[in-house]
This record gives sequence, C-alpha cells and structure tokens, in this order.
Amino acid sequence: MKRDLDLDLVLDVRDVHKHFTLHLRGGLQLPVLRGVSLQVAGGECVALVGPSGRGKSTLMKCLYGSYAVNAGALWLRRGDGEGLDLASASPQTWVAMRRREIAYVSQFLRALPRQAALDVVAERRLQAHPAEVIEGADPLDDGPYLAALDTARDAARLLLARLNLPESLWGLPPATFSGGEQQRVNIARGFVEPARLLLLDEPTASLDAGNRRIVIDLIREAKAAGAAVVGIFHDEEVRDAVADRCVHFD
Ligand SMILES: Nc1ncnc2c1ncn2[C@@H]1O[C@H](COP(=O)(O)OP(=O)(O)OP(=O)(O)O)[C@@H](O)[C@H]1O
Repeated sequence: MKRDLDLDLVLDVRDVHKHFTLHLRGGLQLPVLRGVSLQVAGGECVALVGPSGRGKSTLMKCLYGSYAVNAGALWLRRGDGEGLDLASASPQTWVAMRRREIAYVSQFLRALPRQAALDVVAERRLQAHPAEVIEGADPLDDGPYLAALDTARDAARLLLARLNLPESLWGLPPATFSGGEQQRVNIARGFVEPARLLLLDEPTASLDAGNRRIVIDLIREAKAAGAAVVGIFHDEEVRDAVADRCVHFD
C-alpha cells in the first residue's frame, strides 16, 4: 500500500496491535500493544517511556521488521518521498529498508562469529554503497568490491575512533569484548550510514560518562541531518539531552 505523508513526517504509526501466541502454553495469547499510535517528524526524537514489560522494545522490533504486527499501520516516508506501510511490506522491501532507510541499535550486539569489529561496522555501509557494477567488466576482477570495502572501512575507522574503541580491538571479533566495547561497536554500526528512521533501544546502557556524551552528540547530529529518531532511554540525562517529547506506555 502507498500513501502521501505530510511533508515533515517520517513515521506515522496508526493503531498498532501486537500479541504473542505462546504455543507451549496451549496457544495462549499475550496482548502487548493495544492501539499504539505515534508520529515522528524528520529531525525529531521521540522517547518511549513506561514501566518494564509494557511493549516499548516490542514496538521497536515491529518498526525494524523483527516482529510482524497483528493490526494497524506503520507508515514510513521513504527517501523518494513516497509513503510505505511497513506493516504489509514484503521481505524484499524490509531488506531494502534496512539497508538504506532504517537503522536499529539494540541493547546487545549480534554479529557474525569471527567477523572483525571493523567489518561488523563497515558491512552496513557496504550494503548501502555496494561496489559499482560495470557492464562488460571481468567478473573475476575484485577491484571495484575492494574499493567499496576500503571506503566503508574508512568510515568505520572514523566512527570507532570517535567512540574511543582501542585500535587494537578493531581487527578482533567482538564476542569477547566488554559490554561497553560491544555497545560501541553496535552504535558505530547504527550510525555509520545515515538513516531516515533511527531506532535506539538503550544505546548508552553500558557506557561511561565520556562515551555517553559522544553518543548524545551522534544522536543530535543525526537529528540535524533530518533523521526521525525513536528511542528507549532509561538514562534520564541522555533522554533529556536528545528527546523532543515522550510517548508514555502505561
Ligand atoms: N518473542 C516474545 N514472545 C513472547 N512474549 C514476548 C516476546 N517478546 C516480548 N514478549 C513479552 O512482551 C511484553 C513486553 O516486552 P518488551 O520487551 O516489549 O517490554 P519493554 O516495555 O521494552 O520492557 P523493558 O523496559 O523491561 O525492556 C513482556 O511481557 C514480554 O515478556
């Protein structure tokens, strides 16, 4: 389904319902989101606030396509200005949206085993800016791919350095990193490619004060570049520093 969205709106969540079906409990249904609506403009940050277990992370996962909604609409205004209902998007559309339009920083890093931290970050950039396909080029020529990878790695290096991740860790898989180190890799991956919709689930939970300030700056810069940000920030100092308004899940 397509629709024109108001010019400044990036996200328009309309009357979303989501329940989980517990198959091991005889198909018991657990309602989590009951008629949630929210709108977020470009350059705005909306914080989801409320007691534990009310569905804040569930909504984030619906907005990233990890969970399907049972009813309602999730309108996203794409870069080309067209409104797209993510609630009925095909898997291919979700892949494309994740590649270019929607970024998600979850609380915990999920990365491929044995992939170096630098490439965990660079990969997202590379997906948005893959190697140019040159007609008639030798299919065995890795040059264009390596050039695109180099550019993506440069962007990843800049961000990892800004987030104070020691250079000695960049070539190592993050599985054994500390919580705060893993979180910074996750943040770098979320911010390495500008997104129209930025989803942040507790992005500073494991960070020290200095790195929290850097993340606040990154969020502010993303807003200034026009991103619509939806965040869960239990840290009130961070929330106050970046959120324009709160939506309460009571
Ligand atoms: N995959 C799932 N299967 C079954 N129940 C789930 C699933 N994911 C979440 N839930 C349930 O949905 C409810 C909402 O969870 P959610 O993580 O969205 O809450 P939250 O508001 O983000 O909480 P917190 O602030 O503690 O992170 C909880 O009762 C949780 O157990």
